[in-house]
Formats: sequence, C-alpha cells, structure tokens
Amino acid sequence: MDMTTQGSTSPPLQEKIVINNKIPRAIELTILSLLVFLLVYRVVTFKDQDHYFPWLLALLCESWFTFNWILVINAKWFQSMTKTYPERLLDRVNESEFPAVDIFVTTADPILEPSIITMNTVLSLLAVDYPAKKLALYLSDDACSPLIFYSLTETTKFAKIWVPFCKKYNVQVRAPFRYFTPNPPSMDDESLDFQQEWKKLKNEYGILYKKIEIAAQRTFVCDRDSDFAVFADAHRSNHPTIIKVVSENKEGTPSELPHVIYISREKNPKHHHRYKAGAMNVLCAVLNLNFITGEQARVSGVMTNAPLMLNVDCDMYANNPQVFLHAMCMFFGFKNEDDCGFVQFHQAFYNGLKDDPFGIQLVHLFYMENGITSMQGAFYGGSNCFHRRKVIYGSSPNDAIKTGNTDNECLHKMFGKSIEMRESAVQALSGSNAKMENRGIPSSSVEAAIQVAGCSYEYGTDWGKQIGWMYGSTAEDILTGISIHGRGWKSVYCVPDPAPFLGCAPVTYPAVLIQQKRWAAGLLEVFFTNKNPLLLAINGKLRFRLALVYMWLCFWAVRSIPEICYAVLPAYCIITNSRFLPEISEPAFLIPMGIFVIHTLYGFWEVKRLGVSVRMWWNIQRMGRVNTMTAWLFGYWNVILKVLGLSQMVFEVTPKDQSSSSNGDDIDDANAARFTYDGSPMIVPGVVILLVNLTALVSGLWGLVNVGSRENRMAVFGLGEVFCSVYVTLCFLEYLKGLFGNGKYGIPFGTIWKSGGSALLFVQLWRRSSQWF
Ligand SMILES: O=c1ccn([C@@H]2O[C@H](COP(=O)(O)OP(=O)(O)O[C@H]3O[C@H](CO)[C@@H](O)[C@H](O)[C@H]3O)[C@@H](O)[C@H]2O)c(=O)[nH]1
Ligand SMILES: [Mn+2]
Repeated sequence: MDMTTQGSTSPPLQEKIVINNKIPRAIELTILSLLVFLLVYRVVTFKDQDHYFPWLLALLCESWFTFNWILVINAKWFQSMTKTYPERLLDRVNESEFPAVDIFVTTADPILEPSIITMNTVLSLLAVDYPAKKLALYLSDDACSPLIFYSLTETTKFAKIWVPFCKKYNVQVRAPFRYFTPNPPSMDDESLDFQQEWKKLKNEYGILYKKIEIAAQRTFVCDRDSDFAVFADAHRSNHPTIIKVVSENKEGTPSELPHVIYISREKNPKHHHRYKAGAMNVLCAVLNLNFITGEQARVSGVMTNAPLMLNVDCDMYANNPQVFLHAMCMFFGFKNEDDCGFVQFHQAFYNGLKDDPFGIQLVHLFYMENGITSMQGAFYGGSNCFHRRKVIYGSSPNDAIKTGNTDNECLHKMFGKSIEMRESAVQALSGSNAKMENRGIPSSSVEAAIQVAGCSYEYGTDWGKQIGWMYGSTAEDILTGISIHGRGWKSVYCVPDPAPFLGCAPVTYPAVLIQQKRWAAGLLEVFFTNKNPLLLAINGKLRFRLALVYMWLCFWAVRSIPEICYAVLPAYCIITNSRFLPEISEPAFLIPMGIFVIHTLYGFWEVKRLGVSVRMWWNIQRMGRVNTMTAWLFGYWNVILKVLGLSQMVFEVTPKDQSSSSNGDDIDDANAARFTYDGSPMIVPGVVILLVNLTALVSGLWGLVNVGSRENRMAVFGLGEVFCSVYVTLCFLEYLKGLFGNGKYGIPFGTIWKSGGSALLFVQLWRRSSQWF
C-alpha cells in the first residue's frame, strides 16, 4: 500500500517537534554519578563494617537501582513529539483515496464490562469523521452473551439517528454517556432545531439505556425462531462460532452506518483460547474471509478489504471525532512506509479519580513516551492503535518474498488451511488491493468465516507466533509490538488535542492490584519468549536503545525484589542495631541524602510541568512503591511458577465501573479515593513491610527512652535508617488506616493475622541471627 503523498512543497501532514532536554539530562546524570559514588563507597568500606549483611544487601539493591536508572536515562535522553495537521489532509489527499479501516472492539464479560460501556464505545466509533463506507466495526464477544448481541442490535438502531445528529451539529463528544451529562453545555446560542433534536436524542438514549439495563436483569428466551436461537445451548466456554451481521452498508453510501458485525469465536474447554490475543486473531482471520467475497467481487471491481485496522478495548471510546484523520496524517505523512508501521494513540481515562489515589493514570510515563518517540517509536499499548494490515500479517518493511515467491505449501503453513485465506494474505501483503475503494458485503461470507473462527483452525500455523497478535504473554500488546519492531518497522505516537480516546480506569483498589499484577507478569513473560528484547536486538532489527527500553518494561516485576529488600533494610538495621547507611557524622552521608533529595525534587519538577498537583505527585510516588512491592511481586512469582511449569497464566479482566457511566453522576471522590480491601493475598507483603517498620520505629523509640546520656542516644541507631523507616511507613499509610478500618475499608482479619505472624517471625529471626552476619 502506498499512501505517501506527493507535492513536497505543501506543508507537512505531520511534524516532529524536538524538545530541549539539557537540564533534565544534567540532573539525571548527576543522580547517576551519585549512585556510582555510593556503590564505590560501599565496596571500599565493606571490610570496615561490623555487620556485613545489611551492607551487602544494600550494595546489591543499589546496583540494581543504578542499572534501572541507566535504562531510564536511556529512555528519556532525546525528547520529541509528533504533531499532526488534519486540517491540511484534504489539500493533499482526495477523500476517495482514504484507506478503508476495520475497527476491532473486544469485550469479554458483560458483568465486569457492563455492555452499556461497550455500546458507548461502539457509538463513538460509528460516528467518527471518516467516510462510513470505508469502515467496518467488529465486536468480539468472548462471553458469548445474548445480552451483548441484543445491546449491539439496539445500539445500531439508535446509531441510525445518533450518527447523523453528531455529524450535522459537529458534536465533539460522540459517546452519549459523556455527551448527555446532567449539566448540559449552555444551549442559548443554539438553534431551536438543535435544541429539539438534542432533547429527542437524549430521550432516545435514555430509552436505549433502560432497554439494556432491563435486558441485563432478565434471562434471554432463546427460542428456535428468534435471533437468539444460537445462544440457546451456548455456554461461554463451550459453544460454536456465532457471527451476526447486525448492519450492512450495502449501497456504500456515505450517509449510512459502517458495517456492524458481532462475533463470538468458537470456544471449547479442550483448547486454549489465548484471551485477547486469540480474539484479535480470529477477527483478523474473519476479515480475511470478508476479503474473499471482496476477492471474488474484485473482478467486478466493487469490494476490498481494509489495509488498516484499528483496535480498541471495549471501554475506550473515541473522544476526538477527528482521530481517524489524525491517523491518516501519519499514514500519508511519511515518505517511507517503514517509518509508520503502526500509529499508537495516547491513552487516558475519563473516570480518573482526583489526584490519582491509586497511582495508575500513567501520567508520569509522559517523558518516557516522548523519549521513545525519538527512537524506533511508540510501544503498542493494546488499545487505540492503527496497524497496517500487512504489519500484522508478519511482513517486514519492503518485504517482497511473501507476495509471489512463497509457495502455496508454505503459505498454508503460515496462514492455515484455507485457500481463500492464502489468496487474501498474498493480496494483503503485496498491498495490491490498496487502491480499491468499496467494501465487501459481510453477510455473503458468514459461512466461510465461521470455519476460520473455529478453535482448531490455527493449529500448526504461524498465527500467534509470527502472524497476528502474539501468544505467550498476558501483555500481548507489548509482545506484539516488540515483534513488529523486531522486524524493522517504526511506529509513531500521536497525542492530539482533545484526547483521542478515553477509557475506564479501575476504580477500586482490588481491581488495581489485579491489573498491576497482570501487567507486571505479562511484561516479564515477554522476556522469556523468543521475542526477548536482547535477542531481537541481536538477531532482529530492534534498535539497541529501544531494546533497552523494552528491558526496562520487562523488568517491572523483577523490581519488586530489590525494592522490598530495601524497604525492610531500615527496619532490620534498627531492630538489630546495625547500619546500612553511612553515619550522619560522616561526609559520605551526603551521597544517599543527595540522591534522595535530588531524585525527589526532580520527580516533582517533572510532573509539576505537566500541571499535576502536589498531592497527585505524592500519590504517584507512594503508589509506585506500594504497587511494586505488592502486585508486581505476585506478578513475579506467577511468572516464576509458569517458567517452572507449575502454573498457568490467566488473564483476569479489569472490572469497568458502570456508576461512572450512568448518565454521568459525579463520583464521590472523597469516598472513591479510599482504599478498599478484599481477601487478596497481594496486600500481605505490604502489611508485613509496614508492620516490621512500625515495630522497628517503636522499638527504636523504646531504646531511646531507656538510654541515659545524649551521646549514647545518638549511638543507638542511625538517623538515616529511622528516616527511611518513616518514609516507608508513610508510603504504606493507607494500609495503616486499613488496619483500623471497618467493613470494606478495613484489611480483613485473616490477612492481618497472616501478616502479623510473618512480621513477628521475621523480627525474631533477625534478632537471633544478626550476631552471625
Ligand atoms: O479473554 C479475554 C480477556 C480480555 N479481553 C479484552 O481485552 C481488553 C483489555 O482487557 P482489560 O481487562 O480492560 O485490561 P487492561 O489492563 O485495562 O488493558 C490493557 O492491558 C491489556 C494487556 O494486559 C491489553 O490487552 C489492553 O489492550 C490494555 O488496554 C478488554 O476489551 C477485554 O474485553 C478479551 O477480549 N478476551
Ligand atoms: Mn481496560
């Protein structure tokens, strides 16, 4: 597909803006030098220590922190952003030349992912500013739920009035649950027509909302004559493929809706379903078949498959109606297609709690993102990403082999035993269908599509290994992205204003833990696959500096170990009357102090420049520590168990909160920000860390009271250790509140007992064993 435009005299569609980064670099290098000084100091003074153990452990932890810091500096060294100019697009490209885009939305559970949320995502995508005849929306339902199918049919009916309304009045937010807030924008200056239509649509949306709400409470009568008959014997983990064409743009007229297709792939308890990656691959395969009709009809010149695919999670609605045009600025804006294998859009959240109490809004990754923009390009983040179809089909830039030279046998092995699939893959890889304008009609290929959506279709093929979404990690997004970069493609990151997509962040602490554990585990799994960043840098075309950033990402889970050791070290030292930091009277004390002060102030300055409040900065800080030492630790263990063959990884879906979608009631922030606890074992390490530090502080205080003279008091324990212990306690302050909280705000007794017992055991062990080290 050649989508670059000619005419170098016209202003660019996209532009790289380089940001001056000298001061941050200088600060980062200062911190690095201090870290190196500290390591040297530790080695040199090692033999002078009374207690070797804490000194050695500190040395090991700090070596890790230094290594991690080098990875961070590498990631942030050059800072740049890519800006897009959609207003220039039509001067350069004729609308008829816009490529078709297949949109994939995945959902997996109508309870954890209330279907009204998914339906708003669908509505926002159907209404984007892009020729409708070039779009097809596929909703993948891994729950095989008649409710989702019902919701989709009702939503599509509503879309027939919603989409024209949005386009006529150029509505900015095209997800109704965000548009019809209880406090509508002032309509004084709007015409009477608009006001009437607005009221009508609000009313219609209310009806749709009610219908879905009522449907969610009833059981579906799936009798033989109804549309729901196929769901009659379907169990979510055991059912045949269901594909329903909900709406078709037969005429290809711009005023119609895009195609809307419901797919629930075959499930069978004997087969591994590969979670989201599996769902995405089935969508790809089905699209291929859609293409077959295109292929037959291509002769008569009316159909095609889409050279681009957009994939979004069910909760990520398109918040900026021009998002497709921004993407086109990237695809048309680079002279060389290698420079733009995929376009990842920024992810943000509509329900982000004030000051981000759980530290999950990823604000602090801003500088990381701008850093990798200057390398081979953005990570694929699983949602909000436009891929070139051939990139997903495993091709490398300027790859010619797969178009003609590969024999049929080989293509069957790669893409599966379907002649049509083979044909279509060849077409897609060669890009020869790029100029065709119209779309296939899905209903004519349903039968064939059902076949490739079956569970055994992929056996023995390259799906999930070289083609499509990659298997082997619950962070299938990063794994798929790294494999694309490993083939030499570059990618771009796009942050238009207003925010391109907004999603639903987890709003309860247990949900945060589950998500953080999955991410940390999934990222580490990538390291153990053949897509390991170092391997791809050596054998593939992954650039070395980006490989280092991938390493930083892969090692999230590993970081839990040194961080936990470092968080208990101060407690250990106070309790055993040993030291892991230089005495306050020594000049060397300035080194760790300098690192702490500069690093803290620098972190604050970084987020301050993004307009973040002091409270939010602190929340990001402390939750960084808390999440690492709790959820990431479990992620680490899960991967170790998996590598040892003792357990399997499970993709636990993050619950999406419907309360924030129900016609926009504002969340009561004060309560929402409070931590709630279930019986999750993930918080046990956190409570243990808190308890040992509290014990240390109390016993330190006790020692202080019982020591006579002032000099002796100073000698009882190190000030540095006490400071660290207090700091750790402050990080876990929410847990401290949880120890005394009631109901769901309290840590369950079972957890407290387990943690208390472990803490006691540690303290006793330390007391007894410290004399030996
Ligand atoms: O068996 C499954 C499990 C999940 N999903 C879908 O995957 C998406 C992401 O799931 P979610 O629970 O929302 O995970 P998050 O942690 O919020 O998602 C991030 O992290 C995931 C990898 O861990 C990526 O897949 C996502 O794209 C990325 O946004 C949702 O649309 C789900 O419906 C499926 O289709 N099938
Ligand atoms: Mn999500």
